Amino acid sequence: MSSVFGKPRAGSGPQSTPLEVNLAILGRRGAGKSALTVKFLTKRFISEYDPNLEDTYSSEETVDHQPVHLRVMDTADLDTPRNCERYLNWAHAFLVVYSVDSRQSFDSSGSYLELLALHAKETQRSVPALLLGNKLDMAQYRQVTKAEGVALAGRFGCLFFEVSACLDFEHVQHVFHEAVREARRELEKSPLTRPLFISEERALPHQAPLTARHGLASCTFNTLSTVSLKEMPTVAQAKLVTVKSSRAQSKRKAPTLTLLKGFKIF
Ligand SMILES: Nc1nc2c(ncn2[C@@H]2O[C@H](COP(=O)(O)OP(=O)(O)OP(=O)(O)O)[C@@H](O)[C@H]2O)c(=O)[nH]1
Repeated sequence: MSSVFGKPRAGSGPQSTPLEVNLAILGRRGAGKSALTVKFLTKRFISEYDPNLEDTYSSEETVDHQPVHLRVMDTADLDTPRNCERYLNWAHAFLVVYSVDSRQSFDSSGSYLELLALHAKETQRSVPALLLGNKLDMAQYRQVTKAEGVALAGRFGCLFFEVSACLDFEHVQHVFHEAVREARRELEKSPLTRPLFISEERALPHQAPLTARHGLASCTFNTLSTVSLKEMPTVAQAKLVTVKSSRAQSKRKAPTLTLLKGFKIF
């Protein structure tokens, strides 16, 4: 089994194998998931993206002096969560993003948090989530107060941040690194750390009313005990390309982006 999709290790120290962390970014269309992802990976704010493109990026990070091989899935659901298994059983942590100038996106973030809570209950596998109120630079057009964000995060026991993809990089990086810390805490606790890919689709008997209530009708997931589990595909099966970001973009060490499953040129 390729080490890229191998069992994450919780070892520490500069010589240890990098900890492997999968992070999925969820949220309504337009909340700023791609902008935050690209800001974190390249330190740049880019205003236009293909909204239908879903990519997984890979980045070597150092968090608290520990090397981390971080994979970020920038999801592209439409208005509500769809085909969620691709990230529910893959991620070690979630960033749930809404835009402070959009009440609709805030409501959707509540649906995503409900979905994650439901999945955690059904699989008895707790995966940390962080709630992000994005577009803080648009605070004059706020439709969602900070107190509402704090309250929603409190309801689900997750960390909360207000950020902006077009303001300082350090704040965005801090949020992503907090997600890594949360994932690491959970990985150190849990003996079952390997991300699993579930091959069989079978809705739970009591699931329909719950998901329907939260507008998640198209989202099904399974308990670990009743389905066949497969390891995630190896990197050899995924389309892989490495892109070096432009030297002109920054005088600092330019990050190397590894793009899986799709190409995006910055
Ligand atoms: N002012 C401001 N605009 C932002 C910010 N983040 C994203 N945007 C803009 O909001 C729009 C949507 O951003 P995206 O990153 O494409 O949003 P998304 O959540 O990935 O949306 P989908 O790709 O459709 O799922 C784009 O025009 C971005 O430039 C931000 O922090 N501030």
